[in-house]
Amino acid sequence: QAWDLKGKVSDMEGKIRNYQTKVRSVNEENELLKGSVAQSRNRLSDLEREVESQKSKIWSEMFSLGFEAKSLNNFTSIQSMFVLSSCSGYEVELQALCGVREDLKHMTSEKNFVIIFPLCRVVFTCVSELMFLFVLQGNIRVFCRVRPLVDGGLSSHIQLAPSDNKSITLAKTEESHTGKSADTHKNYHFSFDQVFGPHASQQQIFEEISLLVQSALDGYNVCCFAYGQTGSGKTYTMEGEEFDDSRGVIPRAVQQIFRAGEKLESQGWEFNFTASFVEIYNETLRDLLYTGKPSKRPEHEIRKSNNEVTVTNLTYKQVCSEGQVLDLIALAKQNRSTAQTAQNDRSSRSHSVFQLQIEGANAGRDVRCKSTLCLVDLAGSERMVKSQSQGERFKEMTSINSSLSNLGIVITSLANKESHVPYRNSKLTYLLQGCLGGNSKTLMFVNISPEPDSFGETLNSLRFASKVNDCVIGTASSNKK
Ligand SMILES: Nc1ncnc2c1ncn2[C@@H]1O[C@H](COP(=O)(O)OP(=O)(O)OP(=O)(O)O)[C@@H](O)[C@H]1O
Repeated sequence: QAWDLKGKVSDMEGKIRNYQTKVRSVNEENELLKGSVAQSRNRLSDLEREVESQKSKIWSEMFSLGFEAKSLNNFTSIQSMFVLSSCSGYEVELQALCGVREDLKHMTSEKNFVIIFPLCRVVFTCVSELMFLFVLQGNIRVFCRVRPLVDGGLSSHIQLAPSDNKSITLAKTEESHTGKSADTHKNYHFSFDQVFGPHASQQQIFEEISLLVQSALDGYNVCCFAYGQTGSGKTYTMEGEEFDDSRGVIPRAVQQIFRAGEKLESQGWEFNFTASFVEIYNETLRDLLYTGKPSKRPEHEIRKSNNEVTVTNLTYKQVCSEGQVLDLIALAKQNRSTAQTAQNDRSSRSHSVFQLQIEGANAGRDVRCKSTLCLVDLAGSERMVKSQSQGERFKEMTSINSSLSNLGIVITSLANKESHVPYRNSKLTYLLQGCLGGNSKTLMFVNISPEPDSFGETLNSLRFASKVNDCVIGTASSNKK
């Protein structure tokens, strides 16, 4: 019996030793695991830090885009906002952080607001702060465009900063008359939403405004006008030339509207477009789409009823394709040049106003929108030269000067939220009333000539544009119901 007991004890001891060995190895494993858990924790916090730093990079990118796009605020609407940006380096993080939506159809739905940066790569939903940033801004933008010298390039008195595309400096050197003192140098600095140098192409210009044009289909009244002295490139900017590359804002805008309209039709939208083209010369309206006998040309008056501005006896042409509108533009050009032969160089001294009224309806969603896209080539802004201003010329210059200065007054009154805005003081502002108010989007091109002898006019144009640029009119709102 004692022998049996001894055997059992030694078995037990063996088992205990086995267990002890197992416990030791489990403990060792445990230690190893603890080590790797600690390592994983460290790795995790490294990753968290990395994520945080990526996040703040993205936020700062977003905010810099926000500030960068400050001038795009014109195109804001609230609800949700999507941004297409060129910040390609952050694609993955943005996807993770914000959820990239590849279905760009969302972007055109009425609930969404889209900002498209030139090299579209990424879409991300935006945060309220940024929307707030946008909403705070006004809705008037100013682009400056410098025409090239006849033999290309730029003269030295116009300086464009290579590092930014928003500022322009006019440099003036005044020679000492006596020769005793040193020449004096004076620089005039201006900044705008964009400054385009002499090499900017028509395509580059249009890329910057295509969103503005697009928003006309979204129910916003949109007005884009070119201001500047005669020969500074207003007509080139607005109408351009016939060849594809040199086509200006008007034909490109028409093309965009019809192409985008067609796409929206596949989403249940139906659009009606009505075009008109008017010239304002010496405070008198002339229908540029008139095809009747010259002797029977009717007179026109601007009327306003139910918040809508219309012109009596004006041709309002229903159009349903880009080609039809281009034909009308050609007709308007012909009508303008016919008047020009009778009165030399008249087009420089008249404003031309192209308007495309857009009415859209989406029966499925029970939404309607109504807006006007208004594209204006203003008369030359040069000041009156007293010795040359007699008779008809004096009358022309007076009416141009007063209508252009009234345009400035209207914009300033809107910015100052004055109770009375003197739209009716000139035909131009009266006609543009619907497109210049606080709930529309306005873009002004200030075109400047690079020749040294245009220095005075260039300075005047930039000063005018600068005043306009300082105006914060309000936040645009869509006429969508
Ligand atoms: N960015 C440009 N690049 C090349 N040529 C240009 C540019 N801008 C203007 N031009 C040319 O300069 C000339 C004057 O331009 P444009 O007729 O557009 O001036 P404008 O301001 O409309 O003058 P006006 O008041 O007489 O109508 C034209 O021959 C036009 O082709």
